[in-house]
Amino acid sequence: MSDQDEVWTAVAQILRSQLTESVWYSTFAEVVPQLDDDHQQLVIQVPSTLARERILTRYQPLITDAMADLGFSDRRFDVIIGGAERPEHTGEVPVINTLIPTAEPVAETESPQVSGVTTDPNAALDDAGLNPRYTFETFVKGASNQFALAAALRVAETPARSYNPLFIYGSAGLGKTHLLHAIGHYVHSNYQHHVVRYVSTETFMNEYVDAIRSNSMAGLRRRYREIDVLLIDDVQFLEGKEGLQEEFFHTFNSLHGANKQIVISSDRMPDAIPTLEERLRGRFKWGLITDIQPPDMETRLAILRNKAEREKVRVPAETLEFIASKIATNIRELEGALIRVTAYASLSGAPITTELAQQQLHDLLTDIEVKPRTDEELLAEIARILNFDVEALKGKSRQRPLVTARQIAMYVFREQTDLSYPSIARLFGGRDHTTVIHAVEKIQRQMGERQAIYEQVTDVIQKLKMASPS
Ligand SMILES: Nc1ncnc2c1ncn2[C@@H]1O[C@H](COP(=O)(O)OP(=O)(O)OP(=O)(O)O)[C@@H](O)[C@H]1O
Repeated sequence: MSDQDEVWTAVAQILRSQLTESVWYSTFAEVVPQLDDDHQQLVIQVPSTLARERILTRYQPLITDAMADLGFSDRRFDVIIGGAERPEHTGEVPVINTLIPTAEPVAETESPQVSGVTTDPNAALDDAGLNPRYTFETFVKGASNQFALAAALRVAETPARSYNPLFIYGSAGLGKTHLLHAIGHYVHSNYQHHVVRYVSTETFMNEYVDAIRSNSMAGLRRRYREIDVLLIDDVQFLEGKEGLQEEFFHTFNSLHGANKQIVISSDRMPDAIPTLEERLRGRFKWGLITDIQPPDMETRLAILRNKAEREKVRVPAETLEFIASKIATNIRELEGALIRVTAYASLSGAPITTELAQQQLHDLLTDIEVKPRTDEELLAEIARILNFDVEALKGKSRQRPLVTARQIAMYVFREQTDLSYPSIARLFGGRDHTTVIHAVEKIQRQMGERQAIYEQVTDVIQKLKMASPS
C-alpha cells in the first residue's frame, strides 16, 4: 500500500464520520489516491470535472482539516480528473429541475441510471443550502412561535398560493433560520419539481459582488429567476447597501411576478430597517408579517428535552428545568448550555446533576454578555487569550495548534455573538461559510471528547465575560 493510500484511507475515515452515507457515496466513493513520490501533497483522482469542482468548492475545508488533524498539514491537496471520464453531469442528475446548484446550472442530461451513481437526495439538499437538522419535525411549537410556525407550514404546503412573501422577524437565536430551512425541506419532499434555495442575504451579496467582478450578472440573474421557492435569511443586512437593494428588488419582482414563493427573515420588522428603500419595504408588506418571540419556560424545557433525546443523553428533569429557568432569551445559547454540561459530564465521567450544571454554567448565569466590543476588538481579545496573532487566525496557515485555535475562536463567535456564519467567515479572512459551520460542529463535538478543547473554550468565554465592561 502506498503512502497516499494510507493518508487517503485515514482522511476518508474522518470524512465518512462527518458526511451522510449518500453524500459520501455520490462524491467520494470513486476517488482513487495517486502516487506521490516526494510526499509533498495528497492528490486524488475522480472521474469527472463536476466531481472535482464539487470536492474543491464544497469539501476541501473538511479534507484539509482532516489532514491537519492527522498531522499532514504540510501537504497540499489537489484533485485531478482521470479514469473513464463520464459526461459532465454525471452524479448530479437528481438535482436537475428540483434544486438549484450554487454554481452555474447543470446542462440537460440523460437518465440517472446512465451514471451508475447513487441517487443523492442529501447532496441535493446541500445544493439548496438546507441543513438536514432544521425540519418541522425538530421544531418545537410554543406560544412564542405558533403563528410563525403556522404561517411557515401553510406556505410550505401551498407555495405561492397563500402568503407571498412571508416575512418572519425576531431577535437572534429564536428559530427563524430553522423555520426557513423547514419550509425548504417540506417543499423539497412534496413538490419534487420545485427549485428551492435557501440563501443568507450576505451570501446573496457575495454572489452579487462576484458577479459584478467577473462580469457574469446575467448568469446570477438567470440562476435566481429559476427558483420556485426562495428562502432569504437576515434581510436586515440589506440596510445601507443601495446596489444590493436594487438587485434584490429586481429578483423579488421577477419571482413574485412569476408567482414564485419568497420567504424572508429579519431581526426586525421592515419599518425598523432604516435606509431600506421604500419600494422594497412596501413589497415586504405585501404578504404576511409574523414574529417569533423569546420562548416561555415550557417551550424552553421542551426544546431542551428534545435536544437531549436526539443526542441520546439522559439528563435529569430537574437539571433541564434549572438550565431552562436560567437561559431565557436565546435558543442557541440554551442549546450551548446543554452541550457544555453534557460535554463536561462525558469527559469527567461525572453524573449529570443540577450542581454540575450550576458549576459549569456559572459564567452564563451572570447577566454579563460578551458583546460590548466591535467584532474586530473581540477577535483581537480572543486571539490574545488563545496566544495567537489576529493575522494568524485570519490567515491560511494550517499548522495544527493554530487550526484548532481558529476553530475555537469561530465557535466562540457563533455561540456568543449574533454574527451569521457568512459574517464570521468574512471576519476570519474571507473564508467560505461552510468552513465556519464545520469548525463550529467540530468544536461542539470535540468538547465532549477532548478535555483540552473543553477547557480552552470555557476559558475563552470566561475571560471574555470577566473583561466585559457591564
Ligand atoms: N422552536 C424550536 N424548536 C427547536 N429548536 C429550535 C427552536 N427554535 C430555535 N431552535 C434552535 O435554536 C438554534 C438557533 O435558531 P436559529 O439559528 O434558527 O435562530 P435565528 O432566529 O435564525 O437566529 P439568527 O438570526 O441569529 O441566525 C438552532 O439550533 C435551532 O435549531
